[in-house]
Amino acid sequence: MYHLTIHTHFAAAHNLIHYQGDCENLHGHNWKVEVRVRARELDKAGLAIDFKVLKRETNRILDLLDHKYLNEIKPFDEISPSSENISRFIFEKLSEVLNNGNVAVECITVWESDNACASYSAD
Ligand SMILES: Nc1nc2c(c(=O)[nH]1)N=C([C@H](O)[C@H](O)COP(=O)(O)OP(=O)(O)OP(=O)(O)O)CN2
Ligand SMILES: [Zn+2]
Repeated sequence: MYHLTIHTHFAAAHNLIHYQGDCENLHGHNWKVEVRVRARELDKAGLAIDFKVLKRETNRILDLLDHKYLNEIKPFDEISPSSENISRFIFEKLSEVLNNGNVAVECITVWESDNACASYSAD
């Protein structure tokens, strides 16, 4: 099995809901996003999936979040825009466009700061 990883980022504002503390107030982060995919086979060029495609499709999803107030965007108008929920959102959106008989999104990790992250994977 091959494993590929890319890093990208987005900036946004949010406030946690059903949370007591500073983070229930409006604030922002520069989230770092790690995308990990797996593939069984390589194409003739020796690629599992072109990093360019991986970055392009990830950034299309992050464009939905970038420079937005997350609490106003579905599904974060109903569920708290925590790093956990953001990682799942990206995982599900990216899986819809990338997963095929060969390639599958394995894990999305979202870093809220240099020392705190949350990940979502299928199992
Ligand atoms: N499990 C989670 N815990 C917290 C999340 C989260 O998404 N998942 N998010 C927050 C807030 O978004 C908050 O902005 C982060 O708070 P904190 O960790 O306190 O960040 P600081 O940069 O202020 O960290 P310091 O170590 O206090 O400098 C909170 N928890
Ligand atoms: Zn926050």
